[in-house]
Amino acid sequence: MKDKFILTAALDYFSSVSTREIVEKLESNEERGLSNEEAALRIKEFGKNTIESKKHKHFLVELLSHFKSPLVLILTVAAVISYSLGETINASIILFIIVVSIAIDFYQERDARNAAEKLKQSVKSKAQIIRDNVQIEVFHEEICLGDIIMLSAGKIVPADARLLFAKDFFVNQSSLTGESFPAEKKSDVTNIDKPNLPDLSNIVFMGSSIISGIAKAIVVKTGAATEFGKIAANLIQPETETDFSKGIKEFGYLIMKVTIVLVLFIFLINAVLKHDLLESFMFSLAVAVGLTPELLPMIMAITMSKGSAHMAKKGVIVKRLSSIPSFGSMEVLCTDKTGTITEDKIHLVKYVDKEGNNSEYLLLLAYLNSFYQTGIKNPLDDAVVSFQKVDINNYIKKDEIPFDFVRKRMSVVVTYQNRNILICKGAPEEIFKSCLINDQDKVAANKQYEMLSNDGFRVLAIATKETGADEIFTKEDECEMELKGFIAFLDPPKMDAYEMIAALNTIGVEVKIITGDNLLVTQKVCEQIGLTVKGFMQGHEVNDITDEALQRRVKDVTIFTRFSPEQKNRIIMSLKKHHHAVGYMGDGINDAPSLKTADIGISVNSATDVTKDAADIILTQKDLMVLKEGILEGRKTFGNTMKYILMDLSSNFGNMFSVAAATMFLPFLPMLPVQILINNFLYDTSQVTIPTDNVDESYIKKPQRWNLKMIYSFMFIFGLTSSIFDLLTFYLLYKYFSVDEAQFRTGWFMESLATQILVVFIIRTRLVPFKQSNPGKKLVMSVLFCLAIGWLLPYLPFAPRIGFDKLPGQVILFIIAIVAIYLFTAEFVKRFIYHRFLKNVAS
Ligand SMILES: Nc1ncnc2c1ncn2[C@@H]1O[C@H](COP(=O)(O)OP(=O)(O)OP(=O)(O)O)[C@@H](O)[C@H]1O
Ligand SMILES: [Mg+2]
Repeated sequence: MKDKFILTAALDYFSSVSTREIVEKLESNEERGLSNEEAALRIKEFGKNTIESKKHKHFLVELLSHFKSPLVLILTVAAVISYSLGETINASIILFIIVVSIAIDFYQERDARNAAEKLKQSVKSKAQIIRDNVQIEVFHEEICLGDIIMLSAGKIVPADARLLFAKDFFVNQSSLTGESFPAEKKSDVTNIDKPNLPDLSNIVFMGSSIISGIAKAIVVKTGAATEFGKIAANLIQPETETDFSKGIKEFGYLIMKVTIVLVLFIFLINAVLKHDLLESFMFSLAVAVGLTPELLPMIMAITMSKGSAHMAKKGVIVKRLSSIPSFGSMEVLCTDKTGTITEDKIHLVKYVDKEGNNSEYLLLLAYLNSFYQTGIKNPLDDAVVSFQKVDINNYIKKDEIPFDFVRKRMSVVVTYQNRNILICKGAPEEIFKSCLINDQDKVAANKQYEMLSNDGFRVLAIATKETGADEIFTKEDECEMELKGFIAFLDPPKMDAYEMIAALNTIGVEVKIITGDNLLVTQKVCEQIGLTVKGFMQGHEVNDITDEALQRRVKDVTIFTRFSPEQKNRIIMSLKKHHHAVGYMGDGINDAPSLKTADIGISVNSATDVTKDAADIILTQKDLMVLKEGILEGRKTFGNTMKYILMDLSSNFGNMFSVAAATMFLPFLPMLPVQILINNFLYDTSQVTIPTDNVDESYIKKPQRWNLKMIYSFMFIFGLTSSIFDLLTFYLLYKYFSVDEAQFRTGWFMESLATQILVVFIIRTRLVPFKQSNPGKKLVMSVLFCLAIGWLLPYLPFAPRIGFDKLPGQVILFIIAIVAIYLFTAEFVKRFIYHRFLKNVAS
């Protein structure tokens, strides 16, 4: 751009000069837009229109970042020490372990992430822009300075832009300015000294949502230079911590504490008793590596990405991977009514005057209101407009006052024979409030309304008022109106809603409805879909009730009616106090806050951008049954991650515990550091396939949740059992078979590897292994493969150089026997734990 000033100019400047000047300086064209070449050049020069500073990391940078993990650092230290001591073989083995671990980690995680990214793309918001004289749709990030954008209701503003033209254009810019009501925007030049953001009435800001109207604008700031970009760090809320992520964190701390204590203990004992500091140090390092659940991040990444791929096939797109386990733990699902539980097509069936007589005039009023309104596409107005064509030639639109969820009504002002008429339609309760109406008429009107609602109709009231010749109308003009009558809609439940409610019931998810509609209609719908109503609550009741009282109340309420977006949000927050994971499903702009607050926000692909943006999960198909599949998939993810954690705690942990005990009694190290590392490496590799494992049918029948009690009991009871067997092995090898050091280590290596790896078949299920529950093929293969390598290792030519020695046949038989007895014992210990401690836990 020739004029460099324009790149750094403040928004005040763009607000205060003519649109012609701006278009000129930005070298754009109001009609034709930028050329595609020019746009490409600008994106190259100024970067993409995104506020994420994270650029796509280079392959190498990403690879190197894996070296930062403490575990790899420990291993590297161990390799260097080994090398400097002249133990080249040991050093090469450790190096090999480092390289292979990083390679596995890197590829698996990269794969998982790429797959997830691709899916996300398919539900990302797009904007309408003009380039080379054609209107096209592009992702927000592809927008550049000088682009001409077309804005309409329901869209998100993609960048800071100056309006060139606007009609009845209202935006919600509360995240930037804090104003809770929609702000009207016009293209006129402003002339305010030192304006604040809300004063810039001809500028729209990135991230605002458009409530009504249409506009054309030119982009003046993109990416980090936008107002949104400047405060993005504060606006992007930290990811709400889910039950699962909290659990994982707790688990991490637990492991860390145990590791520190155990490793220090081992180091001190060794240093004091055996006086070889360096060897003790290496040994402690190896134990630390053995204890670390190094695969956990990878296992989680793979299980979740596999889960999201499965869900995508069924039409469920996961935007935020970490919401998958929450999906599996979801105990309550709150949903709005229209479009989710009911068909997204509503039909107009009645138009009656106050007395309940059919009235063509009422249809005309309704039609004028719906036809001329430019708010977010909504089923009610669609139904009126598509009902029947009405001749409105003599009525010219003058203005409109857009809908909001507090007023629950909207108005259009038309000019007819030189008179201005305001036509307002909305929730009857709200309309009555702003009408001039005597008590007798009010009773009659309420009766009409009730009758229609009782029949299961969705009802709107219509009122009018003759107004002066004002140019601008605001919501204050909606007063002293005259009630004209009602329109009624049929809003039938979706075909599969009944089935869905039943299905969710069988898998332990409770459904609640939170709607802006009234009680009678909602009760009718519940009847039709077979939802048992425990109790109900009305929106206004929420306003003067404390959080504590609300929390007590929500448990026993199934339907919440006449709820505003803020009130919906409060219910979600209260429910979160009771339940481990609360889901919310909705498709309207009014559902966005609740979608964010809930642990799992679910929306549909046809929803507005604002709504989809707030959701974690998007259903791409109309059919509701996919929801059940998604929940089950979430539970599988939960289950497989849990398996890894339980494995790590019980067997791995038990082994390291034995090491600690053994160092006190044995005159030599029970296993050499490098042997421990190999052992741990083989164990880990065998577990890489856990994400592909089958999950028991009975396990996914109930919501899963993080259970610290179970984790602790597994850790102690299993750890102890495996240690007892280890110590028994030590004793017999040392005293009974009187093998030498090398053979002792070989024997223990084989025993500990086999017990550690094979116990996965027992821990992976609560049922009887192989009889009632079969492991996945890949898991069986990886386990057997790693076991075979481990058991063959002592017989390879270089084995003596890493301290292994062949074992006599009878010792091998003894080890096989010990392993078999251990596995049987483990099976009984498992049953004991589930029986004793976890009676109420899902199987
Ligand atoms: N386009 C409209 N014109 C007039 N009034 C409307 C319009 N849309 C909604 N209303 C009124 O506002 C109320 C709340 O809006 P809406 O029903 O969309 O809320 P909701 O919580 O999304 O409900 P639902 O569960 O049915 O989706 C409606 O019951 C209706 O009375
Ligand atoms: Mg809705």
